[in-house]
Amino acid sequence: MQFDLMIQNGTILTVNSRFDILQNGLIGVRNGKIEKITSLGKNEAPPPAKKVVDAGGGIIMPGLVNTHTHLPMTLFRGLADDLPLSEWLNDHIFPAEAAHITPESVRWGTRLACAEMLLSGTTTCCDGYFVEGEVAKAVVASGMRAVAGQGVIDFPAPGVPDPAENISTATDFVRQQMGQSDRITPSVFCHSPYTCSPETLRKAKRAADKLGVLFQIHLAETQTEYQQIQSEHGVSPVKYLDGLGLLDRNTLLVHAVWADAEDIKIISERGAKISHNPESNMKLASGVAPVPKFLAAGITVGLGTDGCASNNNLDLFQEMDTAAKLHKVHLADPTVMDAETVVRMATIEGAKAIGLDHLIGSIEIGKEADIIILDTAKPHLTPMYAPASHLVYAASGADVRHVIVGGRVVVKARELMTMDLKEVMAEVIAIAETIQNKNPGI
Ligand SMILES: CSC[C@H]1O[C@@H](n2cnc3c(O)ncnc32)[C@H](O)[C@@H]1O
Ligand SMILES: [Zn+2]
Repeated sequence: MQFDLMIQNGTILTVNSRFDILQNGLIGVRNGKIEKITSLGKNEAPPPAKKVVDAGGGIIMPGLVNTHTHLPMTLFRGLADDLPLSEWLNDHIFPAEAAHITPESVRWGTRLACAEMLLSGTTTCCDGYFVEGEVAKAVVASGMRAVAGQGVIDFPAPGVPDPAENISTATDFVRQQMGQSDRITPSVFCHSPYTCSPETLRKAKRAADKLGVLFQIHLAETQTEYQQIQSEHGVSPVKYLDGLGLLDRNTLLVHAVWADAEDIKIISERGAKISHNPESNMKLASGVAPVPKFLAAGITVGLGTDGCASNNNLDLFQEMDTAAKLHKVHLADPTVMDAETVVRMATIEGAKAIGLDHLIGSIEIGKEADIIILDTAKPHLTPMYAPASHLVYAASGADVRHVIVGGRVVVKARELMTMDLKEVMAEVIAIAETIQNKNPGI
């Protein structure tokens, strides 16, 4: 029987447990899943397929997994730069969200984010925002895959004017999403330990457990947060959450910059996962997360960009480069965060961190055909001794040529097939004009 789709004529980086690399590789896809992976012999003809994607001698690899986004925040890209987190969040971002986040603006901001991610090789993201039902719809329409987390915070928030309804809104969201699209996995996202009471945190985690979904939270992001939690509760942010019973295998801790040796031991013992966002942490000067120590303790760490107002783009290739170099310079050790480790963090380890490694994150038989193809016939990618080296240290999202999600070609020769990009950019520019008019100082 012929395949629905055949991807051929490239170097396959499987990112399987052996990190196998196949020259002149071929992948057969049926019903959206990977059914065949092989190297084609010199004069061997490829098997028949309804559709063929020619990789043109480039790199064929798993779609990237961004473990931390706030998709609609593309609307605020460049709105408030060069500030510490508390000022950035309290004086600029929260007020902008209160004034400008509506179901309509969330739709356009998310569409733009999905366009940016797909065109730079990300096929799955793990999101957290308000009005997340609109985020989920826009993600599905874009052709991407996402874990979509409804935000919980003890303040009035967009779409949740009464904080007393924050948890019921999140549980309603999760129930509503279940069984809707096989590309959306719902989740609950508590904003942080400094914006949610202990009761809210406990209840939200209990609700997530009951529904069997991932519980996400920004944690230990800044020294200010560390000191506040320490002075209010007498322990570190990690120990505080552990005391509330929030740390287990279904918890994703976003940032974990301020984690000491005892905290690391606790995270490792509980099996909680970490999303590392080096560019956001650098831009907000939050600090350097002890990622090599997390890895040595056996903790699963995925890579994330965070939202577009603290990065300010969603290019995971840039994030890989930054992650590798940040820890080398921080520890004065060029051997830490080698290219293979970082590629794993942006693919299979990210998939593990968000609970989707049974479906995505590597090119293996039975997994979803979430595959990207990089054009390597370019000066900055010539010659190529080791694909992983290029992916981390030389390539950028602009080198991604084709993108396939669940066997569907969503980016073909750098053209997005699922939306009218010009229309999306025009709508976001129109929204940005209203934002700017209300903030004439920008
Ligand atoms: C429920 S999460 C959405 C909420 O989080 C805000 N946010 C975005 N980035 C960060 C960050 O790095 N630290 C803390 N809070 C952040 C976003 O603006 C939304 O209000
Ligand atoms: Zn964030």
